Amino acid sequence: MAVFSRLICRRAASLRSFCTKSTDSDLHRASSALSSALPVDNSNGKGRNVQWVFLGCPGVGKGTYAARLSTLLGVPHIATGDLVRQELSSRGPLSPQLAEIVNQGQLISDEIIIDLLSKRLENALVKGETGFILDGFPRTVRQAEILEGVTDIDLVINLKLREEALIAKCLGRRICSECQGNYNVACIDIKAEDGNPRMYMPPLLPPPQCESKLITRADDTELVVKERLRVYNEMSRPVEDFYRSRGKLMEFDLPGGIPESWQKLLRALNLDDHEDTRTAAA
Ligand SMILES: Nc1ncnc2c1ncn2[C@@H]1O[C@H](COP(=O)(O)OP(=O)(O)O)[C@@H](O)[C@H]1O
Repeated sequence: MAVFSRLICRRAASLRSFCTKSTDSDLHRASSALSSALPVDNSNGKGRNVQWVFLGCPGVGKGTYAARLSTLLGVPHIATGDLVRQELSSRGPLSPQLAEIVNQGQLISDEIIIDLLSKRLENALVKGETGFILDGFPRTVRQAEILEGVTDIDLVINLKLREEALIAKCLGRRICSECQGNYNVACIDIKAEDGNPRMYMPPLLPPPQCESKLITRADDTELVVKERLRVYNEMSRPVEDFYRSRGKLMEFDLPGGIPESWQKLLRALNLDDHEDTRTAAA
């Protein structure tokens, strides 16, 4: 009940600011809420589940690899973009303003995103989940500072892909409106050039039962994707430096499609996916 009333107070407060600017007191309140939504960690990172962050441009595949790692490691995959889309589809009082910001490719305020994240982490606490893989957060240096102030992030994986592939991947993205499965109809084949090897990424097609139910995200148009890339370079690139200077950043160049990239990522992380190896061998 106490958690619930705290949440209601926070939601009411979050109505105050929609744009990327928050006041210091709003942020202070949001960061306290984030802190109380996280488990107390006296173990200095030892003996608890992973607390990882995925960084990378729109379309790079953060969601795909974060979801796979989350299944492998048994920790929740928390994508702030998904939290924003859930808020939009709830058609609550925040929805119209949030839709406008998201559909223009801009970032929503640090305060609102931290509110949504705190709510999700509180759910995780209630469900007894430990650890997390964050995808899409932090996206500003301010968010990174707040997160660093309330918990210890073990590793930040910075996924990288050539820009022409990023745009094609965003434009090819499709979601099944029924099962929420993520697919991609783009077939990316970039010739070897300037010392870069050929890059081939086959489409990830939906099963027949999803084919007629595919939808495209409203912010996956060419104009908005280009704006999101610009916003990433301006607001989120500095987050890479933030973690690089703290020795937490692992750069990861995606070599191509999911099978080869996944195996390379597992090797880089010193992990083994027995399930995947069995499936590939079958
Ligand atoms: N950490 C964040 N800070 C501010 N806005 C966010 C954040 N995470 C998500 N959003 C909003 O949600 C939108 C969709 O996020 P996401 O699905 O992560 O997109 P992308 O495919 O660009 O990585 C973003 O363009 C932004 O408007």
